[in-house]
Amino acid sequence: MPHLTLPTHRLHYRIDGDQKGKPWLTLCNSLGTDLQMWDAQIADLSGDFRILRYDRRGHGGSEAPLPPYDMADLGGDVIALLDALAIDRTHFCGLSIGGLTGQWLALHAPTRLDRIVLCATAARIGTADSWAARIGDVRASGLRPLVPATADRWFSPEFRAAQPQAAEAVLDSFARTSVDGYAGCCAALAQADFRGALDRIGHPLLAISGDDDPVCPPADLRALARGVRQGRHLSLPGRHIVTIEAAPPFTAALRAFLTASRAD
Ligand SMILES: O=C(O)CCC(=O)CC(=O)O
Repeated sequence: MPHLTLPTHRLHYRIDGDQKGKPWLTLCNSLGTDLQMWDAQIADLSGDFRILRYDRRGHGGSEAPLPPYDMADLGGDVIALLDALAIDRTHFCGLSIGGLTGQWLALHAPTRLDRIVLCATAARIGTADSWAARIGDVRASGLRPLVPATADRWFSPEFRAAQPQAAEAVLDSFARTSVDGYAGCCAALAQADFRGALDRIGHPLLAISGDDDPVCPPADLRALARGVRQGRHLSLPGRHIVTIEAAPPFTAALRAFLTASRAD
């Protein structure tokens, strides 16, 4: 289990498809998940890309420094990983808070990113009050009581009936997330708002929604695609964790968008 040791915490990361000469692709998970949420994509993409995945601070195998965090902290962790691994430039794909991390990087470290795929995210997710309430809930009772409502936001009943193990694996990682890590990231979400800055993002960008995502509905992803300079939008069947619920079409769309860059 490779880790990067930073002054305040250690970050767990993993590289797949480590073939020299292939372009890098960095995958950035959502709130309350770990890097295994991308397992369905790895087998299909590791022949074409060197794939960097990592656990956000306080998630999975990464330590939780003292909360609260902000988007500069979360984006800074990605830059620290890229620097440590001598990755000058990478494609980037992030879901939800991972998509906000991608927007922060596009604005603050634009030369480090190539093509960007933002899934189930928005330029602004929730409100300061809704994140304060979420922090209050997890501080009071931990994450486990939030599992049923989270399951309902993340996956359709049809998917959970058809692939219960896939849904349970992700929800288990949610229940295991540290309270400090989760609450710290909720604080970052409470502040993150890129609505006034999207027109400064010039990278080719694909925004992918889940048709029935109650957290970041298709209109949010359409607005992202319209707000940046070179955006397009695609919607796939599923709720918030569309990368898992619609894994085959999602992976196909990701590959098509990223490999198109080679012909540009
Ligand atoms: O999923 C994220 O990264 C942030 C939005 C969120 O918390 C989704 C949910 O409501 O569980």
